[in-house]
Formats: sequence, structure tokens, C-alpha cells
Amino acid sequence: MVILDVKQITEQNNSVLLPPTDITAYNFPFQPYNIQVEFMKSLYQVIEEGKVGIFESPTGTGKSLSIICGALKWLKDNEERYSSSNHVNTTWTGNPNEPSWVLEYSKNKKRQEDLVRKQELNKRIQMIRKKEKLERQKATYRTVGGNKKDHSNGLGLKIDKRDYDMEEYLVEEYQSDDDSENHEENDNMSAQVRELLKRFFEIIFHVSELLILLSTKFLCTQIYYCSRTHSQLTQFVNELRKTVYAEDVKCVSLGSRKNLCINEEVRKLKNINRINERCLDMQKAGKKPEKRCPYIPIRDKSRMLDYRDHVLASVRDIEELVDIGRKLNACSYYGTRKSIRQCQIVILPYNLLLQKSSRESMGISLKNNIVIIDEAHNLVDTVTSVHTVQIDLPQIVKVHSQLNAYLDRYKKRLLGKNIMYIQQILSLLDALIKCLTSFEKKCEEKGKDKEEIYYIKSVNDFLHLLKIGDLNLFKIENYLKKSQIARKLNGFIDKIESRTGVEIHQAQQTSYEKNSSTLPSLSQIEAFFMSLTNGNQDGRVILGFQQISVSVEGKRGGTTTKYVPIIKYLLLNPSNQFKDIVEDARSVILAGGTMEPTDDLIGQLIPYLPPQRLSKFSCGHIIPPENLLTLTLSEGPMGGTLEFTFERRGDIKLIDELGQTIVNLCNIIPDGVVCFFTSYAYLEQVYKRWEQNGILERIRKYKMIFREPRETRLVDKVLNEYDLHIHSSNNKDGAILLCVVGGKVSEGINFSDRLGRGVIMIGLPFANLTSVGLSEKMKFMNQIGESSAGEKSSNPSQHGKEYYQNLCMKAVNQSIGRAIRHQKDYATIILIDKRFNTNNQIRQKLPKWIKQNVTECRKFGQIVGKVAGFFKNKKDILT
Ligand SMILES: Nc1ncnc2c1ncn2[C@@H]1O[C@H](COP(=O)(O)OP(=O)(O)OP(=O)(O)O)[C@@H](O)[C@H]1O
Ligand code: SF4
Repeated sequence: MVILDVKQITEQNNSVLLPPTDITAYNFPFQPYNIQVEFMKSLYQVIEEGKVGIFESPTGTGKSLSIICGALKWLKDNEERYSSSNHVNTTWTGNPNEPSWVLEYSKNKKRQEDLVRKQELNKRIQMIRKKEKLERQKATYRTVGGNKKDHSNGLGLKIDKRDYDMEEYLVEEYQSDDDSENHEENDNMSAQVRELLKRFFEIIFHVSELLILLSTKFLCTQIYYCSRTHSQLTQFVNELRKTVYAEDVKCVSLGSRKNLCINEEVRKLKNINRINERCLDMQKAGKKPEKRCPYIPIRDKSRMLDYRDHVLASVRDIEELVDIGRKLNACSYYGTRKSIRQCQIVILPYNLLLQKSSRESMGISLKNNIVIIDEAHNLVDTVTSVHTVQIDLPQIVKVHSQLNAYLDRYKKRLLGKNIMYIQQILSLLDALIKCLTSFEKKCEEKGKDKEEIYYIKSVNDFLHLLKIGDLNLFKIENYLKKSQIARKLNGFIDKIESRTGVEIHQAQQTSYEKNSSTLPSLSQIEAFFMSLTNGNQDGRVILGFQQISVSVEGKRGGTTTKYVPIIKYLLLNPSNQFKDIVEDARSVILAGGTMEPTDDLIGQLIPYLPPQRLSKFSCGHIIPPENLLTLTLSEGPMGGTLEFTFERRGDIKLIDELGQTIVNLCNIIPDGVVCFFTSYAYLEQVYKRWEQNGILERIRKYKMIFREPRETRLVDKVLNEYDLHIHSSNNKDGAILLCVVGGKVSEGINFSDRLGRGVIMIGLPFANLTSVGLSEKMKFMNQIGESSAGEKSSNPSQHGKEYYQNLCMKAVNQSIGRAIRHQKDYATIILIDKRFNTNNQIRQKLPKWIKQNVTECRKFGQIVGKVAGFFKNKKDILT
């Protein structure tokens, strides 16, 4: 059996798709800007050629629509290629060495089968579309899911509240394939052996994945579109709806159970892990019907199919998918998963795509499909943080007690190797507890400041420190996965605690254990164990302390803070975690507003990729050059140097000089001014000082002052008030919003037109160099530099520094790029810090569309004329 991939088929049939030159072919809903046309063409070609494409298009240039129209046009053309010619689907299996008439026959047969299946599905979907259209016309007031009465009296709301049978938490007999004694020599594995074993397991996994793939009937090539936040995904859905593709494209948005679950009993658990575990428990084979979740009926499969057909009938966002679930009494979480295979576009958040385990559990196969990652400027950091795991001592102690209680309860009934493995996990937990307690003791003896203490170990050294030489981590990992002991343990603990009202580990608790804010779950510890099976060079283990808040016992109550020892696995090399995606997918698109420096992205994420498989696209902004005025400033109006280095943080003179600068700028910039500080702490310090020295009062003469709140829940309120004030006809002066780089308004919020006529950046937001994670990463980058220095004559020790500067400038670029949102928008960007003038490396890291026209101003006086002139001209244009 041979699987032909798309490229092979294309080559065999000599039928290459070329990007249409006729713009109307893309079905763009507006008159596209030139850069959008170029974007779509380039995207089309990259997908056709099966490459990895890095696409940079400044924020506000309509990137989402370019992605949608470029990719969907290709998808349609590809389907056409498949259905109207001799092509077979990408997963067609057959022996190309068969006689040609046999080959032709089997291809035709496969094509006919696919067509019939497609037609049947389309018929059902058409009926739903018609029905929905009629419903909308008939009763505009009746929204999908509004039928609350139906829902509450529906099939399954009678959740069985009787006691759970404790039997269900017993792990089944466990016999692993690799438990035979002759494998025991692997227990004392070297790093190399461990890595080899890992590879071996990976191959096994791939083979099984392939078998699943062959047994599944895929109906089309799919696009997996992923972005960072829920609201960005909803925004994408809204953009898709603006196009004609929305009329018949099959699309689903995926989310977590927390987003999609419709069982109120489960939803109210709030914590995502608890929700997952409770739901999975209810799906267990052999579960009594009254204990199963009523929204995923086993006898009435048609309900889930009906849900799937409703999903496929229209483009919907997560909220609407939940509403349909409620209307049909069918689980939206499993319903959306069931729809994946039939969809042309699957919209999903980063974490579901980037983690292999999530992809597996969702049944997502990227094989030969298209992966589009939007807002990819932070992809390296996201892959890193998704695979970085931290656990603390109280958490480990808690799980240890719980597992002990579990073993006590079921000891006599546990079969197979269960007892042995549970004891091994207990030994591992014991080793972790010993390691952290002795670390804590030593630090206390030495009287060190806990905030500043940390030990960094390589994975191999850490395992050596634990003295667990006779334990095989791979076997334990396998057991944890197969036995699902973490889930069973949680169910068991919930039940015991709800019966007795007493926490199971109370007897052994110390004061802070009781107050551990972290999740008491074996799952997280399991994730930590798994990370220890990564390559030795790919990450580090860090021992340190973290402050948690604890409640005070006794009459007075309240809370206080305490340091607890923690262990963290820090991923340093994200490329291995991303490799599966690149290897599986037909094409991977990394898109963002500011993707520069792309070398950094390539070096960290896809260093192994041959240049011919890589394509880069970058375009300018849609505004004419005269709509943007970018200035750098070194001195304030009183002549003081404006340089916001770490050493000058407490410099009152500097804060006063800045105050004077801002007052004067507020006088000459109309409407809204967004002013970015490097941290909340610095913003607070400056604000206090300006309150004392009357600067705030003086700013208020020109602008109403708003400040970014630290609490996420208050952000919308502040932004609404800011917007209202600027757009209120009584307020001609406008407002200033003081906010923080990398804070809550620096990404995803746009300051179009009057909301952001001026964007001011104060200082350079360099990360704290004393951060352990950062310094380890910089060392790692230097090592990469050393290993590649043989080929290139670059200075390897500069790689870490470069990485550090890139981090800073990526944050600056994200913040300052939010003011221009359409072709007629205009704004001034003022970069206040001497280093913007003197450090060319920093200036070079600004986005292309900004850096091509920067005016250096040393003295404040130079700025005044330029800014005033800029807005005077704009007024002339408008009137
Ligand atoms: N050619 C066009 N003419 C008019 N409006 C357009 C055009 N292209 C896109 N738009 C609209 O402009 C708005 C901004 O587009 P969009 O949010 O996709 O920008 P973006 O580049 O993706 O920005 P961000 O980086 O913030 O996501 C959207 O409402 C979109 O529908
Ligand atoms: S099956 Fe669906 S509705 Fe039921 S608990 Fe799980 S996620 Fe919730």
C-alpha cells in the first residue's frame, strides 16, 4: 500500500494550481488593497507548493480577510482539481504499480464513493440551512437556544445525585507490554538510551496514527486556523462571515469543555481540570445509564449527528455552538469534535493545536492539511510556555497523601501490576518531597532571601539528585497514561471528601499545605514527569521558591503570604515540540503583524527546514506615508536627557522631565493619546509623582486621564469610558490612556481614528535580566550560536543578547502598531528614549513600515513644530 501525498499526485498528473491573476476570483468582499492581492497570491502559492510561509502584514491591513480568501480559494480549486479530473483524494491508497485499467477503476470507485457521501451530507445540511433561514424570517425574536424551558425539562437534566459507586475509581488490571523482566536493564538508562527509547515510542505512535488515518474516510483537505485568544477566534469567524465562502463552507470552532460543556452540574465545577475529569468519568464504559452525562446519549446517536449537521450548516462562533447544543440537548464539546472530520476549516486556540496530547485527544490529524497560525509573533514563547510545567511542594505532598489513601482503600483488590506502579509513583513523589524539603532547609540555614534563590539543573543531573536510579520513567509515564490513575484518583478524592466533609490529607497537613493555591492533581505532576523524558539539552529543571497567599487561622482570619519551594521544567528548545506539526502538515502558515526578525523565529522554531521549503512574505502598510509621523526623542522641554534605563528608575528629575514632555504633547495632539510605560510598577511610581507635583492637574487641562487597571475584569469598563469621553461631542480635548507594554491593552485592542491620534512609547521594556528563565534561555541561545558558528561566521556570544533585544522590540512593536486601522487613518508615534536615537540595532528592529520614515529629534522643540504641522495638515484635508 502506498499513500500518495498531494505533491506526488500533482507531479504525476502534471497539474499545478497557479494563483489566479484575476482579482475577482478570490471573492474578496471589498475592493482589496494591493498588498492584500499580493498576500492572497503568495498564500495560494505557498499552500500549493507545500511550504512553510512566514507572512507579515501590519496590523489593520485586513490580514484576516486575506488569509480567508487566499486559503479558501486554493481549497476550492483543489477540490475542483480532485472532483473534476483524474485526481484522487490526498489519502487515496492503492498500488500505483497495478495495471492502468485497475488503477483507473479503483480511483474512480473511490471518487464515486466520496461524491455520494458528500452529496448525502450536503443534502442534510441544505435542509438545515433552509429551516434555519425560515426560522429567522418567521420569528426574529426566537434565538437559537432561547428555549430555556425545553432545556430544563429536556431529556437528561435529571442528573443522578445518588452516591457514586466507589467501584468505579478502581484502576483495572494493568499489564504493560514492556513489563517483562528481560527489559529491566533499561532502568538505569543513560540520556542517550532514554532518547532512543523515546524515539522508539514515537515511531510506535506514528504507526498507530497511520493506521487510524487509513481507516478514516477523510472528505477533504482541511485548514486548521489557530489564534491566541477566544476573542481573536471570534473575530476571525466574523471576518469569514463577510465573505461568500461563508454560504457553503463547512467550519467548526473548537474550545475546551469549560467553553462548550452544557451540563450545568459539570460546568459549575469551574476548574477546567475538574470539569475534564468529571466529564471523562461519566463517559466510562460500563457506566450505568443514570450516571452518564445525559447530553451524550449512547442509544440515541442521531442527536449527536443532528448536532454535527447543524454545525456544518453555518459558520458559528463558540457561543452559538453552545446555544445549538442547548437547543438540541446534545453536548457541544463532543458535537464539535464529531464535526472535525467533515469540516473544511477548523478554528481552534493555540493550546489545542500546539500540544500533541491535545491534538490526539481531540482526534485532530494534521496529515496533509493546512495549518495557519495567526498572531504568530509570539509563537516561540507560546510553544515554550505550553510545554513548561511547574509544581510545588504542598501540591506534591497533597498528591502523595491522596495516593496513599487510594492505595489503602483498594490494596486488596488491585490487580496486575497496579500496586507496583502506584508504589513506584509514591517513591517518585517521595523523592521529590525529600529533594524540595532539603533544598528549603538548606536555604533557611543559610538565611538566604527566598526570592533570589534558585538552582538550575540539567534533566540528567536532576534525576541523579533524586536518586531514583531503579525507577523507569518511561514505564511509569506509560502506566500513568494507560491506567488514567490521575482521573480515578480525583474522582475518589472528591467522593471521599464530599462524604466526610474532611480533606483527605488533613492528618499530615502543615499550615501551608492546607493553603496551597495550586491544583491538587496528579495530572500536573504527570505532566512534569513527562517533561523529564525530553532530551537532556532541550530543557532545564529549576528549583526555587514562589510566594503564595495563605489564610490565617484563628479568630482574626484574613490572608498572608508565604514562600513555598517549587520545581519547574523549563523548555529551552521549542523546535522539537513544533516539528510534528511541520512534518505532518501539507503547509504551515505563520502570520502576524510584526514577524521581524524572522531569522530569530526560524532559528528557534524551524532550524532544520531546508531553504527551499520556506517562503517569506512581507508588506507595507495601507496608508499613504503622509498619514504617519514617527519621531524619536532624546530630551525633554527642560533639556533633561530622557533615558529610562533600569538604574534611573527612581530618578525624580527624569520623571518630572517626562511629565513636562507629556503635558506639552497633550496640548498639540488632538483626541486620543495612548501612552505606554514599561511596567505597572513604573507607571504607578510615575503616576504618584505626577499627582504630587501637579503634572496630572496640568495634563487634565488638555485631556481626561485614564489608567489601565491591573484587574482584567475592569479593562472593558475603562476602555469604554475612554472611548465615550473621546467621542462625546462636549469633549473637544480628548483623553489620554496610560497603559503598560505587554499589558491588557497592548495586544488585540485597536485604537483607530480619534481613539489613537498619538501613540507614545516611554523607554524600552527590557525583561528583567536576573530572571532565571531568561538567563538560561540566553545561555541556550549562545550555545546554538556556538554550534552554528562553524557554518556562519557570526559571533556566537551575541545570540543571547540578540534574543534579549528581540524580546524587547517585539513588545514595543506590538504596542505601537495599534493606532493605524484603515487606509484613511492617521497618527503620530513618538518613541521617547535616547536609545531610540543612538542605538541603531534597536531602530532596525522596528517594523519595516515604521522604520522607513523615522525622524530623529534630539531636542523637544524639534518635535513641537513637526507634530503641530502634521495635525494642521490633516485638519486641512478633512475640511
Ligand atoms: N480591503 C478592505 N477594504 C475595507 N475594509 C477592509 C478591507 N480589508 C479588511 N477590511 C476590514 O478592516 C478591518 C480590519 O481588518 P483585520 O482585523 O482583519 O485586520 P488585521 O490586519 O487582521 O489586524 P490585526 O492584526 O489587529 O488582527 C476588518 O473589519 C475588515 O473587515
Ligand atoms: S459530555 Fe459534554 S455536556 Fe456532558 S459533561 Fe461532558 S462536556 Fe459536559
